[in-house]
Amino acid sequence: MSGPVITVTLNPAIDQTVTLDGLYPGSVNLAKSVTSNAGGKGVNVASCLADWGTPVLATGLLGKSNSEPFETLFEAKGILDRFLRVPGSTRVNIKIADTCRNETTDINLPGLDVDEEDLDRLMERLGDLTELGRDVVLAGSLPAGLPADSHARVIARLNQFGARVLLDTSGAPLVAALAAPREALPACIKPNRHELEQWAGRPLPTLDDVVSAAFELQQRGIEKVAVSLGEDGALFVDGKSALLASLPVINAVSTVGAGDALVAGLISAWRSGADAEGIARRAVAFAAAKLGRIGPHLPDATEVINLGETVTIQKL
Ligand SMILES: Nc1ncnc2c1ncn2[C@@H]1O[C@H](COP(=O)(O)OP(=O)(O)O)[C@@H](O)[C@H]1O
Ligand SMILES: O=P(O)(O)OC[C@H]1O[C@](O)(COP(=O)(O)O)[C@@H](O)[C@@H]1O
Repeated sequence: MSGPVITVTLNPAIDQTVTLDGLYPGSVNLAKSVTSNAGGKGVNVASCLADWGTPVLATGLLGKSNSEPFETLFEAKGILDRFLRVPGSTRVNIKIADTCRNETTDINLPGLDVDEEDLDRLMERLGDLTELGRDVVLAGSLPAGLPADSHARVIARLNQFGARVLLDTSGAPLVAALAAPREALPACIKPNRHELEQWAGRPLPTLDDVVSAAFELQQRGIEKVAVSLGEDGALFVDGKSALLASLPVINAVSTVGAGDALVAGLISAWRSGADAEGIARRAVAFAAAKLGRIGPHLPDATEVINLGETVTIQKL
């Protein structure tokens, strides 16, 4: 597809990553460093796409009072900024990267108290934006004040405009979006295992369970279902195949944004006409490449391509 990829983030965040050697809840913890970066799911996707060289436009709802880190990121990476400014400050989310246990703890805040009129204004803007590009990534949670069916409404409108929508969200908004009639469903979704369980309403402990749930969604009319499975890689299901793509376990500097990098890789490969295996390789390579850094950034393309060649693909 031509034109920029459009990313829509209704609930962006400034991610504050605190790095420490061992997190002990209830005790005094000494941090080694703190890093702050503009983030939130669609912003992270845009940032990774820009690093890869894909033209990208970022929109959504951004607090007027602390928009500067976002503007700096967009300018540095050549991301077209079409965010609607709303009163207040964008949330700050805390990410605790424990280098001892090699795990990240996320503390996510609810976000701006926006009202439905802000969403209506954004929806009007989406009509013009989809004239520029048809691939739309709608990613992340909803800010306080918006009802759970907000993503569903946005997708229905985007589909009317002829967009191809990739949705990455969780909880009640995910359930609402997936309960929509066929013509209002996204073309692609990227839940992680927990999010897929939230939709299914049951635990999905085995890979077979995850594959069945992903097929169920595909059969309902979602062209591509990708399920990220942490260090086990990711599952990619479409009408023709189910593939498990993985790399050996990586000691991540920070896992924050790995799912978003995976989404960026998926959409970039899909729009360039890659087959299911090509999409799976690129997506997992983007995610793995991101794990080596704090913030939504990729190394140069050669490193990502080389990683992609080492991805193991298992046909299920
Ligand atoms: N420790 C790890 N080792 C190797 N790959 C990983 C690791 N953690 C995450 N990944 C890769 O990153 C992708 C996204 O991570 P995941 O944690 O599943 O996403 P999300 O952040 O959306 O929950 C995974 O599908 C996998 O390809
Ligand atoms: O939109 P949500 O679900 O509240 O999540 C927001 C958080 O997710 C992130 O986008 C990271 O997401 P992933 O780790 O799933 O890729 C952070 O930048 C942000 O703090």
